[in-house]
Amino acid sequence: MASPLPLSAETPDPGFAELIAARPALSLHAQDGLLVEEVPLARIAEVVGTPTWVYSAGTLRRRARALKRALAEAGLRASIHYAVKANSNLAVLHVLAAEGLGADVVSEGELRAARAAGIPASAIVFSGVGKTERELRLALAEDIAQINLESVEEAEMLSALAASLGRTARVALRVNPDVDARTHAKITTGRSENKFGIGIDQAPALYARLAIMPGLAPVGLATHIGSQITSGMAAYRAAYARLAELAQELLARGLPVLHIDCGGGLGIPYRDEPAPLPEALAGAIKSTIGPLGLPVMLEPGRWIAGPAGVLLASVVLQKQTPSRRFLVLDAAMNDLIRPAMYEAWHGILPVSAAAAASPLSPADVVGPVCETGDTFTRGRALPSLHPGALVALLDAGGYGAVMSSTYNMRPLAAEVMVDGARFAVVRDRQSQEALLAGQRLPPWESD
Ligand SMILES: Cc1ncc(COP(=O)(O)O)c(C=O)c1O
Ligand SMILES: N[C@@H](CCCC[NH3+])C(=O)O
Repeated sequence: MASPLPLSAETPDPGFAELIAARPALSLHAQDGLLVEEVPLARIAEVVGTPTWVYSAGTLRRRARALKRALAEAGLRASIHYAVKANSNLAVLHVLAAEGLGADVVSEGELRAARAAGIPASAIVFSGVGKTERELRLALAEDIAQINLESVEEAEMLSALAASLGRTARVALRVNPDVDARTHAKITTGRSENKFGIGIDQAPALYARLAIMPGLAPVGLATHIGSQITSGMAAYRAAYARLAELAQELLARGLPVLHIDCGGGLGIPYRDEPAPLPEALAGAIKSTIGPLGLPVMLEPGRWIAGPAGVLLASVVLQKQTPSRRFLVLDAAMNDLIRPAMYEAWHGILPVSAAAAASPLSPADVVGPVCETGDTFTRGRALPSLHPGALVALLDAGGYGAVMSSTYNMRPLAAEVMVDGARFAVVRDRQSQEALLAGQRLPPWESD
């Protein structure tokens, strides 16, 4: 059984000071309250309104650099392909492109976004279990670095397409190593019963076929065993050791294996989970794939983007029932769906320094959407907060805005990038609101 993302309900909440200390972009100023880098969140709320996603460029850069450093210090020849699905905002992609990161994309939209942000096609990998012909055509036209194949059916489809276009697609074979990453069942991907990849037993024969199929040039192996992995390096080591063994077998048969794509999955401490360090991941790669002497690729998403964002919201009202205190926010499950979808835990901090220092009592923090599941947390120790008070939901930079919807006809929240003492709106809400307000009934039949 995969363990759920949050720790058990008995684990005490980390205090405000601990939550802030673990997140270098956040600080609490006696006058301005909670700051992201040097910008008070209250100022952003004043200018842009709420709910609003707020990203820290500094945190994105720091994390990209920390990952690069860990891989280099382990002596690995490695390239990082940021998993765009975690946060595809163009401003985020621009920051990471400037850090020299490539991209891992899973759709036409993500491929176009990565290119628009200046990521060269030669640094783009296309993953996913169901790429459409249209998407494969685009990938071929752009001549991206690599297409990760997940099935024989997909290999046949791409081979026919590439050959008909007179192109050769560089392909890696995504292998399902059948290891348990011990993460939430909804986001584990490396078990044999999951839809992803090709079984390791079928891989040698298929890889040999790839080498003779028209329009295809196999360049390596890939894997991705799951997301939000915080259970240590054992699952990674097991998966990579299987891949290394397979690579050796293929090389011994004279087949070309130029590199290994190690996927993503490195988890972050949303609450007080043990924080896996990039150094540990680099060590796991070095001890398993290292002896092959091949370059490696990484596809991290959450580890880079997650801690670089908060969701800023206002309290609509505080509602007391005979048994519970509810803080109703203007943010909801349509904005941040992770708690409803995975019972995920996000830190929640009052923005005002005075409120943060007030006495705490249990509160359920909910959104206004008409579903009981629209609950960010239950029984969280929080101060009394009045209508209009601001709160920040932490670690919302990854799988936050990208998973939001307009359910209940709520416009998508704005997005803001902070860089030092400056901030800019990088997606506005007004255009969304105008879109919703501008909808008209089509003419009736009798008009
Ligand atoms: C193929 C692939 N690569 C990379 C990622 C990024 O994962 P994470 O954000 O956990 O690093 C995912 C998502 O789980 C994925 O499916
Ligand atoms: N969306 C998930 C992770 C899935 C990762 C993509 N394969 C989350 O918020 O945790």
